[in-house]
Amino acid sequence: MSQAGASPESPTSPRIDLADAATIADHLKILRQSLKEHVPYTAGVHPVKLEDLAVFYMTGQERDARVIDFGNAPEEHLAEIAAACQPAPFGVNQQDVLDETYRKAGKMDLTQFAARLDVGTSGLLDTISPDLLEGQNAASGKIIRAEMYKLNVYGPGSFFKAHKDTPRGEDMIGSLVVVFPTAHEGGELTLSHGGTTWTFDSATELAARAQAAGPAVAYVAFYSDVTHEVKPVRAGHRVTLTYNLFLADRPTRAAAAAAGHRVAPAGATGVMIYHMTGNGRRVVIYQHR
Ligand SMILES: O=C(O)CCC(=O)C(=O)O
Ligand SMILES: [Fe+2]
Repeated sequence: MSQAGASPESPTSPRIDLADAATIADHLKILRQSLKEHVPYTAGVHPVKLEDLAVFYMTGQERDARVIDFGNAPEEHLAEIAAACQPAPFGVNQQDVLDETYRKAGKMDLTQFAARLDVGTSGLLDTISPDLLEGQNAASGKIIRAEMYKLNVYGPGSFFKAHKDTPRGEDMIGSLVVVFPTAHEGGELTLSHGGTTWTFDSATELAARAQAAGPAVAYVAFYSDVTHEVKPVRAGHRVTLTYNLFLADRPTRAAAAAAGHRVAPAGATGVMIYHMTGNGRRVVIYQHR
């Protein structure tokens, strides 16, 4: 993958020069590597727990709240959450603009909803991070931090024309879109970079997943320099959570100590639970280091 700010000439894995490639296997390795380096996104379907598909939201009437289970949402519940959304704006020169010829969708801000899905505990962040960190020196100690941003509802006829996301912070490197497994047609996400366009059809990917394989969400994570577009939804509702992705420092004991946190001395035994046997022997049951 090409990485904003990182030179494509300095990949982390050792590169074999075409002139030195002796075998077909070497040529294939080069091809695979160059293809990988030039795909500026990572996408797929990720398994989640059934309870991860619930979203609580405010209807806009005082303190009334509802819950929707995107793992099993009847049309009526989808229409209700769509009605509770506000028209989604898009960013032009750091300003939010409403224009239904450019973006027709509903959105909720974080103050209006709570999603059960956690990109950390569900393993989704671990799935996307290696791809997004490719090109970073492994010793740089960088990690990806995902900050939930909005919930978007695209009913029939909704779309979002080609745009790049407005950077929200200096360390922002990209965006993550999570698509809930609701029945819909259309709403493909196209991603364009360096003259190439890719299409991620989350509706088809989710529908193709066997029921027996358990609940899942579709995801696409891409760098901030990628132009992307949501094609019109033809039927059903496409519901997404968007996240801003930041490059952050891997937490260290030194940084925690510098921030005033109490840090156990290195190598100290934290907790030990033991049991004395009849003959005076100590059997350690649990030891936390
Ligand atoms: O909902 C989506 O699929 C993408 C939304 C998007 O591109 C954005 O919010 O900037
Ligand atoms: Fe976007």
